[in-house]
Amino acid sequence: GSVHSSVRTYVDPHTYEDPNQAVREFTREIDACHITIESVIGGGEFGDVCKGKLRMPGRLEMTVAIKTLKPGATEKNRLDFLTEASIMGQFDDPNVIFLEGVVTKSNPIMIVTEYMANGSLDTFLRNNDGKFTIIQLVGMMRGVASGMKYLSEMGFVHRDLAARNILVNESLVCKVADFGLSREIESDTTDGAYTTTGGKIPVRWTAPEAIAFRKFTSASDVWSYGVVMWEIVSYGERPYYNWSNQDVIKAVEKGYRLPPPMDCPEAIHQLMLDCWQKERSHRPKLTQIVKTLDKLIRAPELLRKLAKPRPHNFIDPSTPDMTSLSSVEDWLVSIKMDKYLNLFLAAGMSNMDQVRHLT
Ligand SMILES: CCCCn1c(-c2ccccc2C)cn2c3c(=O)[nH]c(=O)n(C)c3nc12
Repeated sequence: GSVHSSVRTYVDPHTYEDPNQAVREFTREIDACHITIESVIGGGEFGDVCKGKLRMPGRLEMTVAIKTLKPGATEKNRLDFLTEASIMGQFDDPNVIFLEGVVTKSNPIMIVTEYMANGSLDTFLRNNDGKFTIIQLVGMMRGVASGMKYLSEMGFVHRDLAARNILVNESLVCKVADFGLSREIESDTTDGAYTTTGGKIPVRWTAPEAIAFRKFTSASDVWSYGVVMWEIVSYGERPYYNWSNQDVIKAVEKGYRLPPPMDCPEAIHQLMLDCWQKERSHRPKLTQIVKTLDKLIRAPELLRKLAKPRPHNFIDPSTPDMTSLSSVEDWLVSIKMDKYLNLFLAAGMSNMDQVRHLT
């Protein structure tokens, strides 16, 4: 029989008459005198992000992160700011950032969460380029997938999954954060997709159907998850490099996909490609992604075979005819026939002149 997941369904705060009602229902009010702000660690859309201490009666003092609402913010800013807290307050998962509470009865208004000592994942990776084993990197991917699995089981679509919106704690545990843009799946639309009013879309992380038709589903979150996998293996490289958003959209539409980063296991690049299937029903579910990653972590030998780096004008002086090989390879890749490369080589077809005689 079907296994009923133990999680409750998420309630979209926007369905409340009075959004303050959602805040009261899903968050715990903290008295500002229990909070000590120590330093500013970042900046957000609504104000500073700080590090500090939280002292709750009967509990040990704990280090926290605090989002503050800048003074002079409008009532709409305040409601949008607190909506994120109403969303986070409904979640309880080891790979989703934990909400300690909010300060709404004094100024500045604050959202208080657990403190993640290693900060946002993109910055953390760029500052530690090349320092982790592939098992550690796959462990990070697994954490993000597990958090996203929990959110999708809650019927929640993130819409802005990217390494910049993932936080890392002192034990390298990755947690999904930043619920500002998100919306719940609308139950009445046919495929449970969400149509939005054309908010700013992070193109290089977003699935084609979400860009083209503004349909956001857990399957479009899976597309974004594939890009996060690519960011992790490439230690925070910018997806599609310096291409323009329009070039990204056109290339992806024509079937281009990000190449495996350096030293990327073939099994990991294949999983990325599965997440980037054009047809969203062909993409793996997050439950399946977690299982696949668990299997790879338990059998590390499966990660030994590395994906072939795509030789773009890759001239290796030691093997002079490498240039001809790469052009045969590039030709086969461009017609999606690169799986027959070794047959062409076995038949002695290592340069395009020989291939031309074939036609
Ligand atoms: C991508 C999230 C950006 C805001 N934010 C949050 C956060 C995220 C959502 C709601 C409330 C807060 C305080 C925690 N932390 C942390 C943290 O725990 N540790 C950090 O080092 N940084 C930079 C953080 N930045 C945040």
